[in-house]
Amino acid sequence: MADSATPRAAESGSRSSRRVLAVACSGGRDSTALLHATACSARSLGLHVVALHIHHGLNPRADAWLDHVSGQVSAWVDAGLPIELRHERLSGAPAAGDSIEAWARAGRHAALQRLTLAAGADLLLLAHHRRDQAETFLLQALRGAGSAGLSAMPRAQWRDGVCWVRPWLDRPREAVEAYVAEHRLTFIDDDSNTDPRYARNQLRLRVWPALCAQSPGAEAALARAAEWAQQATELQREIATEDLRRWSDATGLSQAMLRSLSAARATNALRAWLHRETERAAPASLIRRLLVEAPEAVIAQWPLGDVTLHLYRGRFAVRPRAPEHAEPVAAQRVDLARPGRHAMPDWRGTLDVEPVTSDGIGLSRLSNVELRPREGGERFQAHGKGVPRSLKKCWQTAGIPAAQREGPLIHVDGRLLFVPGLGLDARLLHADDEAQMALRWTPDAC
Ligand SMILES: Nc1ncnc2c1ncn2[C@@H]1O[C@H](COP(=O)(O)OP(=O)(O)OP(=O)(O)O)[C@@H](O)[C@H]1O
Repeated sequence: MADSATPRAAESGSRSSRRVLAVACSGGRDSTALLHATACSARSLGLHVVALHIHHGLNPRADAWLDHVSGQVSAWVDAGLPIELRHERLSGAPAAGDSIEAWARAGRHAALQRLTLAAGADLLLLAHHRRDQAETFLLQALRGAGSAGLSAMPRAQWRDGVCWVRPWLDRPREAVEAYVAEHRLTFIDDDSNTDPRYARNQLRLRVWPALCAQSPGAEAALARAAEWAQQATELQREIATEDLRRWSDATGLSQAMLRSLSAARATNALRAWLHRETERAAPASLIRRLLVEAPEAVIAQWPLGDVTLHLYRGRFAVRPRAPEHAEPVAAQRVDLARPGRHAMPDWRGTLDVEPVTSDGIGLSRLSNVELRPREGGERFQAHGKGVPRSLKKCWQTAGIPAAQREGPLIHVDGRLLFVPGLGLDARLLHADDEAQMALRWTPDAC
């Protein structure tokens, strides 16, 4: 995504021994102030500051912004501040229908992370202040967010070797404005900050003035509410970790958890487990469904994006979803009278024909077998002394979950001979001297 990341101003001191601090600077008012304040402190602390600027390639004035930041950094170098500038120009563009803001944010974050590490720093400062925090809280609340969303922005967060820090998160916006005025700093006025197509701008332009007029302490109060949400989120995480240690293992999550914990606590654990299994947040609608449908269900499954949540024998497990485009496979006749592996791509698996000394089927009977999908109503007899039972019952008795009941049902002379996972029907087992075969079905890996 980068076209360059070169220092644009010189700095003094040995590169290898110095301690480096990165500051993300858009050139706007807040990050200009933070960069200046950081560089001034760095001088007395013996630190070196690397200003990072990301050129999104979206605004026609973006080249001018980079030039502005570059000129400012050069002037500060001349004034003796220990600072240099590195920048990266994002390439590519958001895909049709994607949010421009989300694309720019993701590209900027990745670039800031890369540049920080390349500069030899592990601390990256961002200039968000208390008003930004209050706005974020409000926007999340208007989206109906839960405590994680209402937590807004963390003060410090490690991500892949870089600690992203917002040192001014408690600072009122007016304090930042006062700093800029005091030091006569010049900054870029990004015209997209007044574009009413963006929700945050609408909030800034229309809602915020009215809110402050009505409640002058709104900024502080909302930022405080975000802090409470952060604490609540942390508590939820701790409880989920404890509950999942007790109720889940490598085979899945226990259904009994849903009956044992309070609804709120079960929801919390279920969400955390689904997030761990799928690496994304589960939809609230699914969680609501599970709380109603899952506690007493015996065998069930729920679609979840490109995977499926299965419940079988009291445990939940997440499995890859069978491809939706998979057409039902038509019945077909084949010759299996040859020991070895028979690949069956239409059925997404392989059938092994293996010689056995007892309980097999005569080889010659396999020369003209029919592979059929399940039609319903089939009956199967697992043992010589048993009785034929419905396939569904046989699968349940054998502990084979619905998702694993795949592969062809093999018929010979119109009678069911073999069921994947269950084996050969005892009624058709061989009794003469002819070579006997067992069959084994192995599904392809997903
Ligand atoms: N293009 C960019 N390059 C480097 N850092 C950026 C860039 N855009 C944003 N940041 C960082 O993220 C913070 C928050 O971004 P936001 O979009 O709210 O800021 P801004 O309005 O562009 O500028 P500022 O916060 O400087 O007034 C900035 O303060 C800055 O630290």
